[in-house]
Amino acid sequence: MTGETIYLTGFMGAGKTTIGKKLGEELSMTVVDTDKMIEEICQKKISDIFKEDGEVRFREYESRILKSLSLKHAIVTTGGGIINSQENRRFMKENGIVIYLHCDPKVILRRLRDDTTRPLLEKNKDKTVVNMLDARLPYYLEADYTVNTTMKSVDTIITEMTHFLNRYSFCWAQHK
Ligand SMILES: Nc1ncnc2c1ncn2[C@@H]1O[C@H](COP(=O)(O)OP(=O)(O)OP(=O)(O)O)[C@@H](O)[C@H]1O
Ligand SMILES: O=C(O)C1=C[C@@H](O)[C@@H](O)[C@H](O)C1
Ligand SMILES: [Mg+2]
Repeated sequence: MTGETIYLTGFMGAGKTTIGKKLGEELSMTVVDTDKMIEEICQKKISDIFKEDGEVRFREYESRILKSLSLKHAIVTTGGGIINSQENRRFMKENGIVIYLHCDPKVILRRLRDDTTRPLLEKNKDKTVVNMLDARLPYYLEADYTVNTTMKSVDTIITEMTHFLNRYSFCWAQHK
């Protein structure tokens, strides 16, 4: 690998945290999860941050944490809404490689059916997932690479990603 930071983006339930952890093991890279960092720093769960501080404040914490990470050879698994900020999108592109994990809304809903930890999915889960993904899709697609995770096992996704990263680092080395 190039020593660059890999940013994983995607909708809630696309598997950023799950895939990031496995990819980190596979490539011996440090993995940092922005949601987990926010929870650690604030000493409270994301759902409580949304309730007590509000979403606007949460987005401020998220952007601040993203920009405070000065990592080399690391994977950053991001919160699903990090791409709503143009500044965050530009920061990730300038500081590493952005990989978007796409997932069909039906599969997202299946994965998160019983989940109660995502405050934005507390009401009208079905409609919210479809509408929110639709609105965010152009931002997600600004990524350097897209992996469709729909109906794929974690191992298959990791294989696809490592193939891409190997090709990418070969091209990168040639242009150095
Ligand atoms: N490829 C997959 N196949 C089946 N289940 C998966 C897959 N990837 C993730 N999951 C499951 O989906 C759920 C959500 O995954 P995960 O927490 O990694 O999503 P996320 O993208 O990090 O979401 P968020 O943006 O809310 O942090 C978990 O229960 C996880 O085990
Ligand atoms: O998609 C989103 O806006 C979110 C995704 C999660 O990762 C958390 O960052 C939070 O629940 C908000
Ligand atoms: Mg996550």
